Amino acid sequence: MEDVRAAERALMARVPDGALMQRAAAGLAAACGQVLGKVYGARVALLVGSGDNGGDALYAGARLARRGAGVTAVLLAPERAHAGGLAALRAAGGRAVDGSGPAEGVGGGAGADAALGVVARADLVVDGVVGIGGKGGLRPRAAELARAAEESRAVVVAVDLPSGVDADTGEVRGAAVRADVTVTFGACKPGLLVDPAREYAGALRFVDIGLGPELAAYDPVVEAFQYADVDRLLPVPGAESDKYRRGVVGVVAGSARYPGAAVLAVAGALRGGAGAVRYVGPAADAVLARFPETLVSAGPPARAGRVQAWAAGPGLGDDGDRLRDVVAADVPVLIDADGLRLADAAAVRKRVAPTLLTPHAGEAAALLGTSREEVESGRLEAVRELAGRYAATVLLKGSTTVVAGPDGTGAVRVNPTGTPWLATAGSGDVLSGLAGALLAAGLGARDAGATGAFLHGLAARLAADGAPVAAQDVADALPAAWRDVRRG
Ligand SMILES: NC(=O)C1=CN([C@@H]2O[C@H](COP(=O)(O)OP(=O)(O)OC[C@H]3O[C@@H](n4cnc5c(N)ncnc54)[C@H](O)[C@@H]3O)[C@@H](O)[C@H]2O)[C@@H](O)CC1
Ligand SMILES: Nc1ncnc2c1ncn2[C@@H]1O[C@H](COP(=O)(O)OP(=O)(O)O)[C@@H](O)[C@H]1O
Ligand SMILES: [K+]
Repeated sequence: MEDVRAAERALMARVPDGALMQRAAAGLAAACGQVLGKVYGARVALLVGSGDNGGDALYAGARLARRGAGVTAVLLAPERAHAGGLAALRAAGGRAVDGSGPAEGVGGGAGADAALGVVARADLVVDGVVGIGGKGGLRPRAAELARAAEESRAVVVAVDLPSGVDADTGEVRGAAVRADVTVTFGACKPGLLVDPAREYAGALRFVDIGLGPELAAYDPVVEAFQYADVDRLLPVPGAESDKYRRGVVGVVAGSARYPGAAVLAVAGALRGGAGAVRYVGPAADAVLARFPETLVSAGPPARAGRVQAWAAGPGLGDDGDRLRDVVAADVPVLIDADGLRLADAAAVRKRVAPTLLTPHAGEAAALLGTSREEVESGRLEAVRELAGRYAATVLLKGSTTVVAGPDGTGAVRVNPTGTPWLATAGSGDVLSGLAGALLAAGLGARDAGATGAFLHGLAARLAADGAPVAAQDVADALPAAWRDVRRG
């Protein structure tokens, strides 16, 4: 968050005192009004910590009180609550109670734990406990109030980010607020885009407080592709194209035991924009039965004929020889699944052409010598670490798919599409073929990974539409996803 803080400091030097907080509070109050529908007569509880995050909540509370809401601030640290915000709230007819804990008694005068009562009766709870100044999970008292908010029927709106989550990494190492909506200011914090924190944030609302020009001086730490970014990268054939110019992708997947992985990887590859798909391996019959347009070859990859990229690994079993050939090739290579286990790290590092590794959390954990849980709780760190170790681009799959470039610099791409229905056997094989075809069509490894993940996630959403899907359905929906992107 250093970049956001520095941009705020720079902007604050240019605008009147308190102007940024007023912009933030106005956006926050407007979002709360929309969530409530009717502000007049609504019961609003503000959870207010000791910093400016609490200040935002208090000023927004004042605006809601002026529109007729009954607003009560629960002050977690009454002596350190934002003085201006508290005065504004009181002037607007709101009130405040001491929320620091039942042992200290109350300022609101309504029994030993008035604060919990205020939260329990609220229609809307505004979480202003901590923002980007927070360290670690919620302290016990704040955690107790957050739990009460979760158990109440109130809608929970987090100010800037759900208190307790890490704004930089998306980690949630202790108790945290579970929000229905998060209203974030100036810049979308990286953590808000990445699980597990993303889960806690609910729906995201962005409020522009004018940081844009100041932030432009900093490179983003993470970025999320939008439709237009993907549209720009899709390899669309021109009038002069032929199948070779569009690119040939080689698929090295499947085994006698897992022929299906080959079929699914080819299914993805055929929808990836390359001109032809070459399959190399023992599942050629199964592949041809489903996709007669595939060029198959029985020998080793090195003798299969020219390709512009390889996608290798799904269902490969223990066939290290086929993988070695691919790693030694001088064209871009995607390595997935069994291939990740078989690949020699030193040989991967030595490659000159781009390499894209596509592990899920379990495979990433095995490569890093850590646990799956550790990878899932800190995806950004895990993907950067792997990319550094292998000097390769890494696409880490999962509930949030993230893509990091080989040199550790540049933003990590966070995929905004997808659905938990995608967690179905073989869907990763489809992604391998798809991203491999994008490499063959000429996209760089980071672009192929991010574009592939975007289309794959979008296809899954279109195919699932609220019901279970199989991996083949995802592959079948890729053309629809493609069209969706091209139409914007
Ligand atoms: N700086 C600016 O220009 C702007 C800042 N804004 C708001 O200000 C926030 C940042 O404010 P601050 O820097 O004052 O910091 P915060 O309000 O995020 O939190 C810092 C305070 O919380 C306490 N704290 C830290 N970790 C805690 C934990 N785990 N449990 C309980 N208390 C904890 C600290 O002791 C400190 O007093 C932003 O998130 C945003 O909401 C907005 O008003 C927009 C403008
Ligand atoms: N909870 C989830 N939410 C969204 N997508 C998920 C979730 N779990 C898995 N996925 C996606 O599903 C695919 C599964 O791939 P993978 O783990 O390689 O499975 P397989 O090896 O069976 O093909 C990946 O694209 C991954 O990002
Ligand atoms: K907050």
